[in-house]
Amino acid sequence: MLRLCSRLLRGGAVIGHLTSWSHTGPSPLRCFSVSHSCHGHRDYSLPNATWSRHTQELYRKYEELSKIGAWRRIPSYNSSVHHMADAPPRGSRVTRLFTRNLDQDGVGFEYSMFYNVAEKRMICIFQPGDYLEGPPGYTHGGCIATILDSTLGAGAMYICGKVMTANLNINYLNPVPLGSTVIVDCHVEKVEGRKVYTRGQVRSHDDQILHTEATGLFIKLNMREVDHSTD
Ligand SMILES: CCCCCCCCCCCCCCCC(=O)SCCNC(=O)CCNC(=O)[C@H](O)C(C)(C)COP(=O)(O)OP(=O)(O)OC[C@H]1O[C@@H](n2cnc3c(N)ncnc32)[C@H](O)[C@@H]1OP(=O)(O)O
Repeated sequence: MLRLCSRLLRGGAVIGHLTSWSHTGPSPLRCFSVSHSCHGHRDYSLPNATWSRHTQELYRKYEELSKIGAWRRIPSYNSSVHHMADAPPRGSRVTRLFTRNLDQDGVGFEYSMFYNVAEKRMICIFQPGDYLEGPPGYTHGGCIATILDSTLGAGAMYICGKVMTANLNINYLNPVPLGSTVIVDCHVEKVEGRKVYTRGQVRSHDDQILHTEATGLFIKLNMREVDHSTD
């Protein structure tokens, strides 16, 4: 998965598509905002029956904000290659994004991301399912790290194109109950050369509890790098 991700990122297939959205206006949104699928693949960022009332309410809030132009929903497929407009056949090898690797709704990572260009901000409405348990009844810290890394990284990608995580620092302040709804609120703080500094929080759906704080350093991949890895 890592090699695939790295190759995709270095190859520009995924991020070229993403950056073209951020720099050239709405055209790629034809692909990103289709109601339920892109290239025939399911868009997991759309609500399903396992979403709680709080998760649905937050989703609707950002969906409404999207209608007036400030935010855009980020489609989510269960394989990296499905994010590509002209994905080449991948042969018989089946890969899955770590956050979309379960076949049952509601038990793993349920989430939907929205991006605000002007604020360089990516938010993720996240509902951790029962298979993400760490301490009894609470979400595993590694899962919280994963959703933070994904949200911070997605925000960095929209600003800077191809990036990989170099450093992730997390302070776990309050445990996240399984089945609860939290908002992962991330932004790009500054860009220095190839280094993209990001910061984020995980808060309860009503903003009353600060669960987690994080910073992430992402490195823009060197365009001259050639990945000689093979499958
Ligand atoms: C958008 C919607 C979604 C759709 C999307 C579709 C799906 C698409 C998959 C996405 C899924 C998400 C996934 C999450 C993100 C991962 O999980 S990424 C996976 C985890 N990360 C890794 O495996 C990275 C492993 N590390 C590396 O490959 C290399 O170390 C790096 C990060 C590419 C950097 O290597 P490099 O290009 O050789 O850069 P290098 O010259 O060493 O350093 C450049 C600069 O950064 C600094 N630096 C490098 N590392 C560090 C560090 N750890 N600490 C501090 N400074 C550092 C250097 O000091 C240097 O600074 P300057 O000298 O320029 O001031």
